[in-house]
Amino acid sequence: MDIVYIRDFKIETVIGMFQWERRIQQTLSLDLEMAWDIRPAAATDTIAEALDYRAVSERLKSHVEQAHYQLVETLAESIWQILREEFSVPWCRLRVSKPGAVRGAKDVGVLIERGVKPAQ
Ligand SMILES: Nc1nc2c(c(=O)[nH]1)N=C([C@H](O)[C@@H](O)CO)CN2
Repeated sequence: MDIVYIRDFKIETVIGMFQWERRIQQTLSLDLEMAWDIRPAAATDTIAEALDYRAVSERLKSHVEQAHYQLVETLAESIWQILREEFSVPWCRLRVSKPGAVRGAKDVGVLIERGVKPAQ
């Protein structure tokens, strides 16, 4: 199984369950691994056969910036829905990190795996 990935993708948004969090922008970091067979793209050297990480990044940035959820869980599930429905990603591993949210911890958040891993 091949992977197309996006690492430490920082996006600013309103997120959090506390009132003070509803009034500020916070920076989230996304680490994303998406299953994708890269051989057709490699064989033809065409972006049409590839999972375009730039297109995925732009779509996710726009979504995260306008989605003002309380929980990182809700955001993570909404991202998986976009990957599945709009980019036909069969499987992903996604970490949503919220740096500085807990004193003493570098970051906190959720790590999810969704979908079915292709055999090859
Ligand atoms: N499992 C979660 N726990 C917490 C979340 C969350 O989104 N998922 N959020 C908060 C607060 O918003 C926190 O980030 C502010 O310090 C607390 N716990």
